[in-house]
Amino acid sequence: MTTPHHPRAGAEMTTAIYGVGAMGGAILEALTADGEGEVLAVEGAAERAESLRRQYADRAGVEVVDATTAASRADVHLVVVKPYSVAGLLAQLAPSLRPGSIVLCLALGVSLADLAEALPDGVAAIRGMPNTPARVGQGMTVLSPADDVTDEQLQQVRDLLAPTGETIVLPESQQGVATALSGSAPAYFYLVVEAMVDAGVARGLTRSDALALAGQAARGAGAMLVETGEEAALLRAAVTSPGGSTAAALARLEAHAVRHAFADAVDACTDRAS
Ligand SMILES: NC(=O)C1=CN([C@@H]2O[C@H](COP(=O)(O)OP(=O)(O)OC[C@H]3O[C@@H](n4cnc5c(N)ncnc54)[C@H](O)[C@@H]3O)[C@@H](O)[C@H]2O)C=CC1
Ligand SMILES: O=C(O)[C@@H]1CCC=N1
Repeated sequence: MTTPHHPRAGAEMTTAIYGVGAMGGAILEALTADGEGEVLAVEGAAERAESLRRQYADRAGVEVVDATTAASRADVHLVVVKPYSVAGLLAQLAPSLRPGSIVLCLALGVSLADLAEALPDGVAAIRGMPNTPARVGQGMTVLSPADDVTDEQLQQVRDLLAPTGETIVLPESQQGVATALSGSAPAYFYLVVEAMVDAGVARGLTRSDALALAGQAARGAGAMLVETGEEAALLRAAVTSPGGSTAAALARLEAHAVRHAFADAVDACTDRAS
């Protein structure tokens, strides 16, 4: 089940974010949007760390620190480095992590078994898959806790992530397919909008007008899906007048095997992400 946004129950907790790139930066922005909460940002690239220091200079709760400092001070550790950097980072953190602290690893393909091997006893491990709309509070994070994670610890993490959007708990075996429908999925919609904008420009629209139209259609369609809870097929039918323009467009998309393309893409993503 997904959760609605909770108030910031985790405000008194200290959170560390390791890796403040596209995904970690999106989470950092969301967690600090209300000016509350203490976040320790750990960024391996010196230039990026310096720019974060400047960006967050006025935010009392945000500090850019080194990995060992964050490991000893934080209650919840969000690991958002590239998958190949996770093992090295966890080896660095492990000696300083406090018992009872929580490590949420958001890197593609890093399993709970990998985390159990890398983390000391008494540290709770959760595997997760976020997506970049977290940056504007519209993300989704798929959580798979290790067996020994308590309900309270899981709830702490869900409350912590509330400013980034929704959370959902799924078995680890579904992390791959969940990545295909969530973690990677914003890119599919951006690709569709990109193609629509190009086609609109070819038909004489300015690029900014084309983006305004296609972007708002994407936002409106997304909001309708989430707010009505109706099947996509029903909402699509309601747009499709008999003999009308939408039917003409959809027939072309079907002729280009768009459904097959998405099914194939979801398969490829699931295989890569499992
Ligand atoms: N970008 C996305 O849409 C999503 C990414 N993810 C996961 O998030 C992780 C990061 O991906 P991106 O943000 O796209 O990559 P990125 O390359 O934009 O960011 C990674 C950041 O980690 C920093 N870094 C590398 N080693 C470090 C270390 N030892 N300590 C601290 N910082 C270090 C890098 O300098 C960089 O700023 C990946 O594991 C990816 O699978 C998950 C879901 C969505
Ligand atoms: O493409 C990737 O590997 C990452 C994980 C999901 C989204 N971006």
